Amino acid sequence: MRAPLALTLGEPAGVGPEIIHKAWAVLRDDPDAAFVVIGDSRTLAAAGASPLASIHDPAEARARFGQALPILDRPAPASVTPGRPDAANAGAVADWIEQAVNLALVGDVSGLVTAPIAKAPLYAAGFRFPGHTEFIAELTADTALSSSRGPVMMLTARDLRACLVTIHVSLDEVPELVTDARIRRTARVVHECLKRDFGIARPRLAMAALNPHAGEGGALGLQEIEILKPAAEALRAEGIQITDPLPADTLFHDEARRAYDAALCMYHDQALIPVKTLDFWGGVNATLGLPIIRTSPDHGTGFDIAGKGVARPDSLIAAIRLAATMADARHAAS
Ligand SMILES: NC(=O)C1=CN([C@@H]2O[C@H](COP(=O)(O)OP(=O)(O)OC[C@H]3O[C@@H](n4cnc5c(N)ncnc54)[C@H](O)[C@@H]3O)[C@@H](O)[C@H]2O)C=CC1
Ligand SMILES: NCC(=O)COP(=O)(O)O
Repeated sequence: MRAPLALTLGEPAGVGPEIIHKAWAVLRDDPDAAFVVIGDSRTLAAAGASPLASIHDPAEARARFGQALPILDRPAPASVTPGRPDAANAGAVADWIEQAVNLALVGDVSGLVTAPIAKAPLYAAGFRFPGHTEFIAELTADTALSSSRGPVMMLTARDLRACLVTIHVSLDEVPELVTDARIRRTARVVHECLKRDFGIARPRLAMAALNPHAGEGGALGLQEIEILKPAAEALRAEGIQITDPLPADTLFHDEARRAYDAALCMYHDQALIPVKTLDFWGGVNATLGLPIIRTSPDHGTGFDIAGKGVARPDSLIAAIRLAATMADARHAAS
């Protein structure tokens, strides 16, 4: 049997602690979903988690999971008030992620699920990464990988998988970052991951255009002619099934989605708007192309509702289930 998952507490003043114990209450009878929380047990208890099982080794998590919420207790230095993030806890928030990554790298956990972090207090404390995705990529950069290396951010909702060529950058910067190398690397990572982790033997990728109407023959932008289409042709020559750039406004409706297994999107909102519109509560964010599995809910810290008891755990539950499915696929293949 494979190791349990690790679940990082995330921003302690956000909805993370509440949705974690709500998710555990739903999943506790499912051994495949067993996880251990890494974070501050007092915050989790204050959010209503009960009973908690403080453990010292992830190997204890499976046996405890049905009766209590397992936690590797790593106290936050500053007191926590829901809705009010404190930069004094930022170092601990980053440490919890780093500890979970290290456990995954040595195989003590079979994957990592992250509750949301708030980027602003982390940046205020000197955190130099746009988010988990780039931070975890850096933490795993020295670990060998037999497949193409990411990170690639993939958001899933229902039958839609949307994969980002650029992630957290200003819209101004997108055109110069949409390069042949970046498109091809993203497509290779997605293609390999769909085969290995999602059991899709011949993945079909759709490429979203950058410009309106896919550039309208060059009248509305030249990137499709000069970069996207040549990249698609080169990828097909490598044996990857991918379309030429398609107008993004007609790529995400029900019928269009049946034609592909994943869409390559050129910038953040091109991917996240369809995903969150289709299923805000069930969407999942997965990081592809790393030596470890990592998923997270598609929403953020929800400070406006933190501590009110109304946060929904659906997206976190879907993230845990996806991480478990991916971990099972890798375990079966190993
Ligand atoms: N993976 C991560 O760590 C992510 C972190 N963030 C961070 O979260 C912070 C807040 O971002 P926002 O743009 O305000 O997005 P948000 O997702 O936190 O909130 C948007 C809306 O969704 C609601 N909401 C969020 N989670 C909910 C839940 N579980 N149940 C019910 N309603 C929920 C909120 O109340 C709010 O009305 C930012 O610092 C952002 O960077 C945002 C997305 C992902
Ligand atoms: N908009 C998605 C998001 O902010 C998630 O970022 P990450 O923390 O998963 O890198």
